[in-house]
Amino acid sequence: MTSDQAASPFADIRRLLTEMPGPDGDTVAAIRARDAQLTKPPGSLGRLEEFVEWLGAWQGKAKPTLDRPMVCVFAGSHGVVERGVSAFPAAVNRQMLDNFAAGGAAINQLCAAYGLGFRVFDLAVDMPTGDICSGPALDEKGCVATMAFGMEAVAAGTDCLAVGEMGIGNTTVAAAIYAALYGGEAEHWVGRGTGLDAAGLDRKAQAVRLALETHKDHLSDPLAVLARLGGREIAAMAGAILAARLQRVPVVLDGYVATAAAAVLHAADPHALDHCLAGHRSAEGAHGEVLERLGLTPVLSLDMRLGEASGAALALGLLKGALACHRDMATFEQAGVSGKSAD
Ligand SMILES: Cc1cc2ncn([C@H]3O[C@H](COP(=O)(O)O)[C@@H](O)[C@H]3O)c2cc1C
Ligand SMILES: O=C(O)c1cccnc1
Repeated sequence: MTSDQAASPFADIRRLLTEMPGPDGDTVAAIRARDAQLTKPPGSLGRLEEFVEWLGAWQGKAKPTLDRPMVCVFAGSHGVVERGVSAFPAAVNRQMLDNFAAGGAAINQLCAAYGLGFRVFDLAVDMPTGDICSGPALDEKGCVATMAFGMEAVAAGTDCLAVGEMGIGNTTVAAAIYAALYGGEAEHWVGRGTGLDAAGLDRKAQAVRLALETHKDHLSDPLAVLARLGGREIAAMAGAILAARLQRVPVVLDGYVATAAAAVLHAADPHALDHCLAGHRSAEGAHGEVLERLGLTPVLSLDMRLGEASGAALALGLLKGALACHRDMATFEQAGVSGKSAD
């Protein structure tokens, strides 16, 4: 490490990226051994079997749990909204925080339906970050402090974390992050978000183009991309995903916006998302391509484009089903069911 890097506000984040634990292979072997005894044809639960192995490998538990799953929604506010890049006004951020608190949002119903814990992180939604077209969203110190705040999401006892967001305008900043990390034209990365019309989509592409031009000399470091083009909820999600890894807590990612936080970590270290599952593929156009670049196969693909961790919460419901089968099914011996005939 050069002395420059050591002095950077990102030095601690870079160090944590070198300290990430790997999956526990012994627990995977134990889970497979039990799976082979359950009253079903081998492999017949398809990816559900893989999900249980994934939970166990990261939790380090041969009997994985989903007793304390936690859905975290990170809320931020974006200066770039002034450029007409969203179909909704920034005032919706505070109003939706009130709605989350009152139990009226989609994510409240999904958490109630599946028995998931729910926490909202208000990252100063009444104080928008800078317009990424004219300057950085956050300075590097602010970015690191916000990542550290996001690390608080991983409370003791949490056995799986779902990350999602609320932040009018944040599909624009996510598109800017992808364009910075992967190249390509702004048009390729922008979608209709909350429901932009054609003129709005043009303004959105123009904003992404301008942002990349403004920051073009500083985009080789993924963490600088996060600070300059992201925002508080994106930085906090990156911190939460990293903290979960360090504590061996598996993570379920939400859609297009949450995946932008993950993509920054992946660009910093290609193994940084080994503990992550993509909850769903969002209807926001380029999400499928991003997931492919990250090597993630989404659990669900339901044409959803809400955010709020809604896709991740649905996937967690499905993980609960997968785990219940693995944990509670009878074995062939217990049930007196005949095993597979000899070939
Ligand atoms: C009422 C309402 C609830 C939402 N919940 C999530 N989002 C989603 O839409 C926003 C991103 O889209 P864009 O970049 O087009 O603004 C984020 O807040 C995201 O979480 C919502 C948006 C609205 C309007
Ligand atoms: O997929 C997402 O994360 C998304 C899509 C549209 C609007 N807000 C979020």
